[in-house]
Amino acid sequence: MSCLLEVTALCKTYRKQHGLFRQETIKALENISFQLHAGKTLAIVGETGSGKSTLAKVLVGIEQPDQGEIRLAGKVVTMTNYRKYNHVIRYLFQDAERALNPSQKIGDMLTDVLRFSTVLDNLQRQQKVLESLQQVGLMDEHIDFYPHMFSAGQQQRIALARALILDPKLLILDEALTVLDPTLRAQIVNLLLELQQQKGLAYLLISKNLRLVRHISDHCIVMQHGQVVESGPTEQLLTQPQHAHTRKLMGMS
Ligand SMILES: Nc1ncnc2c1ncn2[C@@H]1O[C@H](COP(=O)(O)OP(=O)(O)OP(=O)(O)O)[C@@H](O)[C@H]1O
Repeated sequence: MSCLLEVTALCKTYRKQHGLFRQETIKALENISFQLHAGKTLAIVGETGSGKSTLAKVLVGIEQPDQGEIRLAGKVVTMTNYRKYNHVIRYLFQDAERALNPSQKIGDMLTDVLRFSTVLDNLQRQQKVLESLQQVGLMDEHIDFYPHMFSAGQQQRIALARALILDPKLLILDEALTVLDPTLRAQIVNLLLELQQQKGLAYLLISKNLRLVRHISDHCIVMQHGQVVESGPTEQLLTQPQHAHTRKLMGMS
């Protein structure tokens, strides 16, 4: 199976200024390495502040790593070619409502993504917008709706349509399903699994919800203080956790 994402020895340090003289150094990522294959889901778990979101931000180019290498489909990714690889990796945010512009119709929002990142003409853009709405179970007439006219579950579907419209290979789900109630979450999870089967999409799932991690991920990485403390096939890792921190996350110690 092809390796879609290969991360090697990734490091990221933040510097926080306290008053005039004191500077705090926070090692948010220390020597992180992993691989993710097409069509698979990798979960990143860890307590607050362990570095999960920093990892996601580095992968989508919001933050720049200090050291390490990211390879996508075998090619090294750098900040200078970020625009090229933002087609390949897309980010689904936690709070869909806040991530959507309240004063922009859904159709215009999706068209803007295509206008910014593709060379499609008007007609092709219109077709692509309708296709991506259908893909997530929304209807053609929704192009004229504003975000507030949708339920929380539908807003997450719109965010998903926006993430999928450039036909990415990898979707980062950063606590993206946390705010949904269990019924809506189940619907979106089923949709994500269907899309994964149809399109061979890979997911990087960042979640504190271990039941969800168990349900949808193949492989799991446990982070603590910016380091990977344990990793392995999800089922094995969650049934036989080796590291004390994993057991703590599972409420076993
Ligand atoms: N922009 C920033 N400037 C300074 N420090 C930061 C910044 N972003 C994150 N940090 C620090 O880096 C560390 C890792 O944060 P990060 O948000 O990646 O953790 P997380 O595991 O995603 O936490 P959560 O589950 O709460 O989202 C934390 O100590 C955090 O305070």
